[in-house]
Amino acid sequence: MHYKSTRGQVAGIGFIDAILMGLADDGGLLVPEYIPQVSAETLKSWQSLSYVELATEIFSLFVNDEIPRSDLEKLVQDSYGTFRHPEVTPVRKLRDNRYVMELFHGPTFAFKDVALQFLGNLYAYVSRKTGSVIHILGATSGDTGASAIEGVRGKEGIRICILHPHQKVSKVQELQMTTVDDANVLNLAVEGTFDDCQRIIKELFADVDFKHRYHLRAINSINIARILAQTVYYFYAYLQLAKQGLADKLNFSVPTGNFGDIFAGYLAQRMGLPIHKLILATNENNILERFVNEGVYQPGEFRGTYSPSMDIQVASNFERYLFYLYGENTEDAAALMSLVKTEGKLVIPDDKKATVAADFAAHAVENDECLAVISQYYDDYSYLLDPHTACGVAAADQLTGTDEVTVTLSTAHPAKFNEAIALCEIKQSYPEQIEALFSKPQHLKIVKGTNEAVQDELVRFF
Ligand SMILES: N[C@@H](CCOP(=O)(O)O)C(=O)O
Repeated sequence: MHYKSTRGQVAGIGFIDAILMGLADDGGLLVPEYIPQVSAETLKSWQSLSYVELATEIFSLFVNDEIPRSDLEKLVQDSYGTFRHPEVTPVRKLRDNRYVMELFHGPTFAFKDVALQFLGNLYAYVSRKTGSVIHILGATSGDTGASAIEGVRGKEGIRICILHPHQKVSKVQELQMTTVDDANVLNLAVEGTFDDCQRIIKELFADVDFKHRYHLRAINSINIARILAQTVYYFYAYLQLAKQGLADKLNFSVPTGNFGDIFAGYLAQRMGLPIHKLILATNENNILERFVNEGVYQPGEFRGTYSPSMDIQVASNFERYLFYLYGENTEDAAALMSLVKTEGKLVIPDDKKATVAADFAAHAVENDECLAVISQYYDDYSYLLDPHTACGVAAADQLTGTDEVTVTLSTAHPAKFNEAIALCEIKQSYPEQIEALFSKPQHLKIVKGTNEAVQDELVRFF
């Protein structure tokens, strides 16, 4: 398998180089040169596989022989051996036809661990094998940062710098990142929003001289490894429900801000996974919902919500979807993305709107609705949803037909977002790993939201 850019100037690169490149050197995003197909027979033969075995099968479609099978098996085993649940991403029933897939049993209690435990180990492996310098630069609205840090803290040959928007992540998210005292970790609290953090890192990655001089590597979902690892749990959930005869009309409802997690579902579907509906759930930062329902992609005003990890206006994976929407036409994808920069928006024609409507259904959840859903599911079904998952469940409740089964991706543990849970007058107890964070000293530096300010810190650190 080789990888190519959505903007057409980078092609024919292998898996390891794609991982190391992160953002394509032409400013686009890397995608596989073709989408591997999984037949109905293969899918059936995967039914009895464990999560680790399934992940190994799926990764091997994208890695080829660049990583020997035995090394790949060990990487996968090590990555999911850190999860607290033997099934890694168990599927639980909430009520009739409604399920959640719990993606929060990894070290930092968020779905990001599923891909970032793997990517952290992969970086360490590549660094050992090829002697590559791994200097990670990432941006977070709260979950990716902690998870990426956890994936590489203390690892030899790797340094990591994470930008988060100062005081715009939850208290637990902030503590998870900033109480880490390993010398290879730097936390920058940026005065601005997550979009500022993401813009800065994307511009620094797009400065190819700077990127190469400082060996910058990506852990955000611009890195194709993130997307590939996240496709696995769609297959896993499908197979668990298929065994029970519940997968004939199976929907996934996905809370999303950066379009990475739902893009992984889209890719799984294009690989042949029979997904009935992909439901896209946003909070009040609803650019993606407006795109699906109105065909207009236009960043709006930033809104602070109870689900801060989705407080995003500019969704970094959107370009990957545009690329497929326009039949893998690199010129169209590049031209449309540049319209967002020059005109502040892009509008798609009616035929494309129809395709988007066939690919996704979407619902934007307001702050009050999010809290109401948390309270309702706690009172009626004794299940405590985190506010991001609550957005997914709200969208599922709006958009699921009576003859359909819907799995909502439960992206984080509620203990990470007690600000919202407390407003619902629910008292939760913290897992001991989270409780322990409150007594540890924090390490972070507050910086201005400019490329120069961040660049200065990076030059000192790397
Ligand atoms: N919601 C994310 C934002 C970054 O997204 P990513 O999927 O590109 O890493 C977060 O919690 O940091």
